[in-house]
Amino acid sequence: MAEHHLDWHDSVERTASKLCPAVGVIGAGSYGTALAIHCARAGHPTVIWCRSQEVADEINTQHTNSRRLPGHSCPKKLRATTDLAGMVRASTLLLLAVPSAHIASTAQRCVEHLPPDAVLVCCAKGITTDTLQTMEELLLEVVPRPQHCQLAYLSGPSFAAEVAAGMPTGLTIAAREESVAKQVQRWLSAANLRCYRTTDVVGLEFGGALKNVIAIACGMADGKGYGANGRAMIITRGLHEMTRLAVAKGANPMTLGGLGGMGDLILTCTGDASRNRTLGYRLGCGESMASILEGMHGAVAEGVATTRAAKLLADSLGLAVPIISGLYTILYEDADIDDVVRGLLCLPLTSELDARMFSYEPDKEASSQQQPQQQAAYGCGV
Ligand SMILES: NC(=O)c1ccc[n+]([C@@H]2O[C@H](COP(=O)([O-])OP(=O)(O)OC[C@H]3O[C@@H](n4cnc5c(N)ncnc54)[C@H](O)[C@@H]3O)[C@@H](O)[C@H]2O)c1
Ligand SMILES: O=P(O)(O)OC[C@H](O)CO
Repeated sequence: MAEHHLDWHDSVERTASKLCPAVGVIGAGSYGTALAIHCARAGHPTVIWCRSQEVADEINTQHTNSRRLPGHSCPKKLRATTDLAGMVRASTLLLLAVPSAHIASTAQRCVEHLPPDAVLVCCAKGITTDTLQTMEELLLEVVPRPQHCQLAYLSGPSFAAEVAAGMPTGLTIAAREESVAKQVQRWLSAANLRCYRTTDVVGLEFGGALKNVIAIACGMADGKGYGANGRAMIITRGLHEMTRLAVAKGANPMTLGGLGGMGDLILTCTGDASRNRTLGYRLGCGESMASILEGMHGAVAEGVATTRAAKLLADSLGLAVPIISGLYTILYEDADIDDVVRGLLCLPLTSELDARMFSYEPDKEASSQQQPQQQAAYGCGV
């Protein structure tokens, strides 16, 4: 991919105060590598932690990460290490960019080395499958109390390859403390990458996690050849389900209309570079999950596990999320895609405008109007 990064002097005036003293990127998957390239290019002294010595050596000597980010080169000043503790101790801004399944164990390894004034920014998009926790809920258990206000979350529409290529990108940073979000926003923003900020951590996290689920459904519909109308319906009604779940957990519904919600949903549902969309597409074409995962060589499609977590969470909250529940039956109960779609299309007819997008209300009444087999498959009609 060609490099498109804009000159710093074009539109963003770089001052010493916007430079972070030391950035540590935890994880050398495609996203961690792309963020490290971005930070190094922005002028921050940047180190990336790799689990494998081989990957660290390649970044330090060849200035590439050919396995996770083929076709891109890293700035020569980007340094890679396998010494996690040493890197964490020396960092002011830490970007935690491992898949959500490894966030808790990786954060645990960092905790005793975290400088008191460091900000730890979680960049993963997922919900845990066992405890149904967001990354914030996980990290609040792992990171000791005095450091709580130093946690932040990064999300938004951003394919790693485009970030690495310096293409124009918009992201959102969330932190409970606005001052923390503001500091991270200033550090990460650049001529080609514009960060917004919010204190709605829950909304940002649910947007990032749930868009992967809807992207699998969208890809599947495209693989099946259901057409552009069907894709638009899945994106729009998928956003409705995402919003209801997020609101039930305390989010501001407007956040789901932002970069971390609708923005990332559009990107992931329509961009062919999406691993979640591609996985769904290939399932829709009839390929088996095992064969698709094997071909991904360890790259993560978070939406598979998140589909299960979101379905269980919706059940526990008494919420009907028909698209998510329908996808769950396909991925986990071997349901037939056409049967699920037929079931979705004949759910009870409802009004499109739904006050339940703005305040949490379980769907008990609606479920009593439904056919038993529909209730079993999808919950109630929405
Ligand atoms: N790739 C993107 O375009 C992109 C964009 C935005 C957000 N994200 C999010 O970033 C997170 C990381 O995804 P990615 O795309 O960088 O990963 P990836 O698919 O490129 O690679 C997975 C990585 O997980 C690492 N890993 C495996 N087991 C591990 C363990 N036990 N501990 C720590 N790391 C382990 C592997 O070394 C590998 O580098 C995900 O939550 C993803 O949704 C990715
Ligand atoms: O490739 P995906 O589907 O994991 O999506 C990557 C990012 O989350 C897009 O913002």
